[in-house]
Amino acid sequence: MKLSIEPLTKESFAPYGDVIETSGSDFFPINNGSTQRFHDLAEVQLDAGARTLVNIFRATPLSYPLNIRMVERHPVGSQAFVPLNNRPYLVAVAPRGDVVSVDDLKIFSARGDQGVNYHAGTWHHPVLALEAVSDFLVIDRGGEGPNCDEFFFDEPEIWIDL
Ligand SMILES: NC(=O)N[C@@H](O)C(=O)O
Ligand code: NI
Repeated sequence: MKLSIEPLTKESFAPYGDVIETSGSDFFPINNGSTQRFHDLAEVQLDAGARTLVNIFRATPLSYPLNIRMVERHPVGSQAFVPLNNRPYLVAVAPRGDVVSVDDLKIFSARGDQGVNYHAGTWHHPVLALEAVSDFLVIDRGGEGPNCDEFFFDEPEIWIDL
């Protein structure tokens, strides 16, 4: 089966987490009016005793058409990806739950000025850079115990084509 790709919007992504963008976001002036603060754009979720990690992921684009084999989830913490090179990328998600149905997979095309924050438990494919090696600021959970479950699809062909 071939999955369709839709543009990333706050509304369409709401079941999976937050979109981090200035477009359509409220702001208020700070620094004596020289700066616009786009405030509280995403919910950082952590379990008790965990801490927030600030990372950079340098992602190499995969080749397309891409056959999606798996998704993963972080059950006890959110994970945010903010592109640093202003390049588009893809976001593949499925709703929280213990089993993932291919029919619930959603593929979004994200602009280079949009970040995403997967809420805890949201199934997602590892980062999908496009066009060139791309850096992402990644904000996620650091702490004791496991925080990454993987789900592998039985279906042999689940294609994303550009
Ligand atoms: N494993 C890891 O840190 N990366 C994934 O969580 C991912 O979403 O890319
Ligand atoms: Ni992840």
